[in-house]
Amino acid sequence: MSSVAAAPAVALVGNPNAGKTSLFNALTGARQKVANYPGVTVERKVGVLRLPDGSSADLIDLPGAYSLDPRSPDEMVTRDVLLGRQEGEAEPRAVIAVVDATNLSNQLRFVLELVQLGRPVVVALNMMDLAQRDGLTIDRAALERELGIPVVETVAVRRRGLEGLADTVLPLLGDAQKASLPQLDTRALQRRARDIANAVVSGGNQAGGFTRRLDRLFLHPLAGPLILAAILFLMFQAVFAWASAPQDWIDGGIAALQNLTVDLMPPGVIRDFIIEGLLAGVGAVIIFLPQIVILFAFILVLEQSGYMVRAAFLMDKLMASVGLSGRSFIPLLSSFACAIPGIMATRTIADPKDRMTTIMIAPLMTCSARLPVYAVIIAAFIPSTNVGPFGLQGLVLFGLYAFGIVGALVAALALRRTVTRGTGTGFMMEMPKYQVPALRDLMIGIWQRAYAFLRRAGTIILAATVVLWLFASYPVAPEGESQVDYSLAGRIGSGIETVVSPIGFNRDIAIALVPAMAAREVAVAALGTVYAIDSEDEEVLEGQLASRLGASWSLPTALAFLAWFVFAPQCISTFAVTRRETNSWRWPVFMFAYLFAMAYVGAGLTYWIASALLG
Ligand SMILES: Nc1nc2c(ncn2[C@@H]2O[C@H](COP(=O)(O)OP(=O)(O)OP(=O)(O)O)[C@@H](O)[C@H]2O)c(=O)[nH]1
Ligand SMILES: [Mg+2]
Repeated sequence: MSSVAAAPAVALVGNPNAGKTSLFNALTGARQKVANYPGVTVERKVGVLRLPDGSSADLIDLPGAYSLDPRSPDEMVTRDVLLGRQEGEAEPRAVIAVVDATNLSNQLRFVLELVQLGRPVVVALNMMDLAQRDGLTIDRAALERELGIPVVETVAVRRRGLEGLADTVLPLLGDAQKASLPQLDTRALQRRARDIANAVVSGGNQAGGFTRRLDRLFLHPLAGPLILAAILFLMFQAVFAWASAPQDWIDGGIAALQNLTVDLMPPGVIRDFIIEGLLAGVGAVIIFLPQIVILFAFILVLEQSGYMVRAAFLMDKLMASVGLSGRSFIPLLSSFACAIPGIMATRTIADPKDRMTTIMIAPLMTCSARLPVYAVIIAAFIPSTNVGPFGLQGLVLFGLYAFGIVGALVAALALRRTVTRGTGTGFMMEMPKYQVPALRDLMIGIWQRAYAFLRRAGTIILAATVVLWLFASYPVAPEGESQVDYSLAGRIGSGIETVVSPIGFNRDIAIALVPAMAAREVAVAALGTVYAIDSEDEEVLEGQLASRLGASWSLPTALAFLAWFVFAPQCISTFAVTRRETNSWRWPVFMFAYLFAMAYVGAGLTYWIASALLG
């Protein structure tokens, strides 16, 4: 046993969006996700808080909550940690109550509740910069007196007040003394909170003036939806228009590496693998890095500016019409990055059936792993022309995202009438204040996304491609026969083809579908590898995948392939996280079954209709 006592724990607690995680990151050097909407943090995270005497404490970042009486699974975590019910974890020795200074009258109630717990509490009066912007004056000394606990002014995003906070926390840790506050019921607490806020806050006729003015435009019944549509439109146009130059550089770089490999290495298995597996396979995925970066830059700006919740509000009517609550919007929106954080974000949804419905449809939101698949098919089959002022490729991409959303709405409607019967509750979400996104946060966010994409390419996508390359390269075909036809992968693919040929899929798609269960992007890598193995000459593979596809697939097949990827649950990780979050096998199995059924029917319909129309 260690003789060193465990570090004391300090918990960051407060209403959603008050800036807890921003403080956590600033105090510990962590890079947890921060965004301008309630419900970003859904799990507890621990970091090291250095104290002025050289000792340290475990700082715990918690999901936002409105009280100790949890309404949703994420708020339960907050209560359990605070009350020491978290398994294997001691009660926090002290609490930092994070308060949005511009919203004292609503947020002080929870602070009083925390004080009543009897644990030492210090208030971090955060967002003081915004309080100033709104013309509010807060009498800090009076607030300390009224609450009977220390109050420190902070601006988490500018790292202001951090030292003061650490200085104030330190003496509390040795302190077994309990704060003395008469136990009040909820009503009385609420009244007391209001009274205190009224006593210490002055000025602020301008309160929220900036935000209110912008909302008059962004939430306007007519202008609001138009602006939202325009923003999304611009986003998809940008994904193609801005990415094409950097994509060409990457493409050229990969082709140069292939040529270099041919020049420098003797023919053999290793050279084949580098050219066909690594460069033609994984390289075909990495080309899409610029598009991923542009997409996320847009999403991050929307999240950080506070616009996201407005979008949720605008979509609420539509959501309600299929039985979803506005609460589902943010988890669904997060699923545009990846279904996994999206499904985890459903922990903010109080109603279990609401939550289950949202989990079930989250994989229909177009995650970023589909982007390479969509983009390679679009590049191969959709001409880069303009329709009026809009690029056709961007329009098609927009359409694919829209298809996923429509599919999700239809699925929600069906689920709400059957397995998760019920109706959604109305829109209940606090509107955050508008902010100019902090450049640093933006850069960190983009970097994290780019890194995650490249890491996937270097691990799971690489691994799946290696296996596929082996299967497609052996046994070695005799002279004059097609290597892929003769290989194990080719034979397995032919078997699968019988199942998927009715929906227009060819043998090469059949080969790609199985490894793509590991990650959707593998479909692109697999096609790149298969065509590279089958190609006659080894030189200059630049732009090859798109042109190979364009030459060997019919347009109906390509469209069916796109439709398949709109719906198909090609992702083992989604299965695993659904299993964990629903704590059952039934739900993930159900999810995969209904999504595969939708994919099969969707691809089939697309193929038949396209074939009929195109003669
Ligand atoms: N202007 C200003 N913005 C801040 C400050 N602290 C945090 N923010 C912003 O407020 C938003 C919410 O910050 P988070 O740290 O994610 O808030 P949280 O309390 O962890 O939110 P949940 O995890 O959803 O409960 C982000 O957009 C931050 O950039 C501050 O002191 N001043
Ligand atoms: Mg947080």
